Amino acid sequence: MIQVENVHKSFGDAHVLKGITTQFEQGKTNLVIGQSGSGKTVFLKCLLGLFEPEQGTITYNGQVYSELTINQRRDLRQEMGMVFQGSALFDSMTVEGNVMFPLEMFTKQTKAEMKDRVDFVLERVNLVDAHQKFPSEISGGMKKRVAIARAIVMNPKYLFCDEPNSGLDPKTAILIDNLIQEITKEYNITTVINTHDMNSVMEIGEKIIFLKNGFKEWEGTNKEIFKTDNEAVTNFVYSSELFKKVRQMYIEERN
Ligand SMILES: Nc1ncnc2c1ncn2[C@@H]1O[C@H](COP(=O)(O)OP(=O)(O)OP(=O)(O)O)[C@@H](O)[C@H]1O
Repeated sequence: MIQVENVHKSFGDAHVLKGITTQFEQGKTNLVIGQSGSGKTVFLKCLLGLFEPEQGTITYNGQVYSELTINQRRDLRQEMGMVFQGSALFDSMTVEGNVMFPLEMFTKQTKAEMKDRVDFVLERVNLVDAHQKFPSEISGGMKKRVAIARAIVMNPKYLFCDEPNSGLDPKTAILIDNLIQEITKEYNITTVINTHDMNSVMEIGEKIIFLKNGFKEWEGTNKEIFKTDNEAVTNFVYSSELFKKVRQMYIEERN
């Protein structure tokens, strides 16, 4: 579980995060949504420990980040997996090399142990024949699977994903969403996903926080987001006619 308490982050005069308080539970897919510039990436970087808030606390399974020593922070960092926007694979390495990289960097496992673990996670993301391929030789959806395999290879307690669906067709996007949700449940990970994808909100938004101008404007589940009267949320989520109709149908069905 991650608990966020009154987090503020500024850059010079720009006050980007303005007192965010929320919590993200283990085994759940937690989504952060909001317009461009609302502070989602800055917030995710705070959760990753890349930015330190000037006020407020972030607590990981009871460990308050600001109270940790450098060594404890390094250990915590190794419990975090990250899926970057655009996958961020190393082009000069094979799929296997990309996934093995964190093990080589941070563990003392033998080559055989690392190979076993890489085989296991690649199989888990349904990539069995791609070990020796280079990123340029595989599709965008496969790259995301490699990025997910790399993010979970160290058996993380926390998984952060920045726009995991960007650049994917809708069907592949849903498969990737489902894969992240399955892995989150299977390994009881605390997962936080930044997304613009309204399909993700509807499908896997077990907990959603909506940021607006650096404030947490709303939070709830994908079921609650259908019913909310919060104008900022409905204007953002139901900006398309299609989603307006979906919402209307959902509400009528329940009345
Ligand atoms: N390192 C930085 N230095 C100064 N300002 C920054 C820095 N990083 C982000 N900002 C500012 O913080 C604000 C929020 O940016 P952020 O990238 O978090 O938005 P976002 O919600 O992730 O947007 P998008 O959906 O477009 O990715 C922006 O005004 C941005 O210019």
